[in-house]
Amino acid sequence: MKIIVEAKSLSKEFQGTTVLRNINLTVEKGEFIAVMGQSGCGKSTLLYNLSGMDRPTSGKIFFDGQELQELPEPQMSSIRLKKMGFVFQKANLLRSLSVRDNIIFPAYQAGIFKREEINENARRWMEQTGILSSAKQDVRKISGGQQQRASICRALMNRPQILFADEPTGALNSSATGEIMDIFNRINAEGTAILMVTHDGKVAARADRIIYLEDGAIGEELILGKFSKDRREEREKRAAAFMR
Ligand SMILES: Nc1ncnc2c1ncn2[C@@H]1O[C@H](COP(=O)(O)OP(=O)(O)OP(=O)(O)O)[C@@H](O)[C@H]1O
Repeated sequence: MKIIVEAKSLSKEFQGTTVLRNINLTVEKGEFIAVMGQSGCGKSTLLYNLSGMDRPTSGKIFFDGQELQELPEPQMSSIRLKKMGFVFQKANLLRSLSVRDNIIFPAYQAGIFKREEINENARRWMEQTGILSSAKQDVRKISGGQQQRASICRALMNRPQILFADEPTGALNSSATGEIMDIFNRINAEGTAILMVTHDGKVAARADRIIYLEDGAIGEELILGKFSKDRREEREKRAAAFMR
């Protein structure tokens, strides 16, 4: 299986305090990993380091076989823009733009696709995530769940190899959470790897693998297998048991 992201002996300190300790982790093509653990255990720091948004104190991160720390910042930014997608707890949409314009913005920045392809990709993602009818709306006038759908569309416009998601459902109610996770499972089934930080055991149960961070190190790992509807209940039970 092709490895997309690999961390080798990754450690991270902030002002002499160790936050990540000797993490070894691989994310394979099409894999869906959830990272869980107590508040402050280093989940977001792990996501930032794996995606090149921050640099490790020691150890190495490889993206698609390329060592990230060796790249100058402009090249790293280009990889983030063109090969990675990001979704955060807050959708962080540009308030002065419509839903559609927010979604197509990074695609124009990346310059990978022609104008017609960008328009078609945006239409397809908005349709798939159920926000096509809101395309022309002011982002301030749509719900939090719809804003998050728009941020997912935006993250997918350059066809990333991996989607990094930091508490993507943290600000949503349970029905919006379920809908967003259905979208994640569909995106993942189409081949995009996902690395998602979450506090929510039910959300984590949608992944193939749950990694549990304990004081900055990988503590336990739970393999859930590929998402399939008939096994969802069983996996949610196992994840809930794992969380106790
Ligand atoms: N830029 C930074 N400078 C200094 N300390 C930091 C920085 N970023 C994170 N930390 C510290 O590193 C530790 C881990 O933070 P991190 O945000 O990765 O944890 P987390 O597991 O994602 O927490 P939460 O679940 O509360 O979001 C915390 O003690 C935090 O204060």
